Amino acid sequence: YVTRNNRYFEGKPIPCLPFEPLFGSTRHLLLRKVASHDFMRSIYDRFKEVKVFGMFDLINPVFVVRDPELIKQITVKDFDHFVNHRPIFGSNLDRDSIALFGKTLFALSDQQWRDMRATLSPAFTGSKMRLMFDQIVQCSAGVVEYYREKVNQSDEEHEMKDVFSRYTADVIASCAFGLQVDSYREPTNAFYINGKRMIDFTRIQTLLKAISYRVFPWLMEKLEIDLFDREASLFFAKIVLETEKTRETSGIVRPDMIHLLMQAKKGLLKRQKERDESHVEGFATAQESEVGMSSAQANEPLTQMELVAQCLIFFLAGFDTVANCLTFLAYELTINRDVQDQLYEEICATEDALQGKPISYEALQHMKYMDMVVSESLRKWSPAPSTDRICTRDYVVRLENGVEFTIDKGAIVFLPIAGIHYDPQYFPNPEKFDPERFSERNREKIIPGTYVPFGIGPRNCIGSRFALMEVKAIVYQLLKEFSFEQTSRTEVPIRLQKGFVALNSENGVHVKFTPRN
Ligand code: HEM
Repeated sequence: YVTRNNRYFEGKPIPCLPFEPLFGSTRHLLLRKVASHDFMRSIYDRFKEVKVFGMFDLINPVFVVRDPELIKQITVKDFDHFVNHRPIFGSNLDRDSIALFGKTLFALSDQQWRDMRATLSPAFTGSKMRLMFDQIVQCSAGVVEYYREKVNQSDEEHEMKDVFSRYTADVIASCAFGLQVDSYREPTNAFYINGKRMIDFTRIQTLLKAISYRVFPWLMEKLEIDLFDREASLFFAKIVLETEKTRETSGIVRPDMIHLLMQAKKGLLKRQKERDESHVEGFATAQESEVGMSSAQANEPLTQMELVAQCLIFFLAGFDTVANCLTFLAYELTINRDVQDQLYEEICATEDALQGKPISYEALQHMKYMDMVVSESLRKWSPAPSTDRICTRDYVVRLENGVEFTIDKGAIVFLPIAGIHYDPQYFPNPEKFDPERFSERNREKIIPGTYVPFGIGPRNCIGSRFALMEVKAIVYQLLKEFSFEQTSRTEVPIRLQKGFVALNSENGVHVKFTPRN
């Protein structure tokens, strides 16, 4: 069973990374000798001349696609062959069961995914983000207030992942679950602790479950084993179900995800025509495809557990990703003082133009340099170092040089995001943090398919607008009040956490907040 795929690449006209039984080509990752970001970069650089090469993820054959044209072909044009991610999260065979991971949009497959994407897509448009923006401002203003008090107590150095994880948890509580939580003043509140627990993939049980899903997916499915921690799932399920009940009985309407999902459950959530201003979008924003734009609703209404699972997606896909994006952005702003100063200038100009009014969604969207800085940070420190697809129908690849081969049904495709983002033919001098790559003049030169922090095609990140709004709002508020300064504990260059975990720093990012006046 373990070696049955070993000869898979032998007849194919593409190179293959060395591999060994069970470990495949990922031994160093599995044994925590390398960070996933560095791993993706190193394998991408291994075969500089080819468009595709093979490797093994444990026992499974993987095609790593290096070529942007082929990436677009697979993820957009011939999407019907590659609709799903790898089946490593469980499925939604029993729509009412408490095994929630398999019910999230990320894990759903085929028609269930198409229906859910079309159902959820109207909840993530610019107009819906605008409705949630006040809650984001409230959370980010709360953070600044908290650190202002801390400065008065002469406590000025902070570990940024901790700072931003708490912010992200408070935003999720407010925007997804309709709760007010203060994870700064109550650092051990149950929402924050259970949220952390939910996404802690370094716990040995979770790691073993993740590996077992890669090696014996059929068995894990049969046993209904959920990657989410059961106790934490129940904690959040209870919140969602109780909130839903209270809102139904008291007629409460609040502009948050629970409300939108309750509407979706009744088939009432419709895509609205966007107002003109919303056309100013972050460069990194992932655009919705026809699948998401389709007005077709699912044949069956959402079940209670499916609704709960979509709220949990904020933890699965939008907690660590956003906190890490912010942590690495803060790191770059701290060590690139010129960039920080230029961004601060734009913040002051925006503040002046607002004439005392609080920051608005539109004003934030119009901050060009902010968008350049965030875009560059997502290039250099992509929170998702790679993404994948599984081939659901045999697919013949024909390259211009006459090379031809088949990606067989069941094989995995990797899109090595971190590798592409550091390829000097697309981003010269890739180690340099240079927001100018994304200036209005320069961004036109970026080749489609080479900048994909939120993925690509119909299966791209549904939450990119939410993520960008959340990131920009806190950067605006914090930098307005404090400058970020390096201390003896700021590690330069930053070291990354090793193992299967997504982008994360090994020793934290320590930064001093110095009040501006
Ligand atoms: C900086 C933060 C984030 C980054 C870098 C990021 C990145 C990604 C990437 C690379 C994918 C896979 C796309 C593909 O395979 O083509 C993805 C999928 C997804 N993301 Fe995000 N994400 C972020 C924040 C969020 C947030 C805040 C949410 C909120 C709900 C979210 C929800 C999702 C969902 C639901 C999917 C699966 C979509 C589907 O399968 O249809 N993400 N994200």
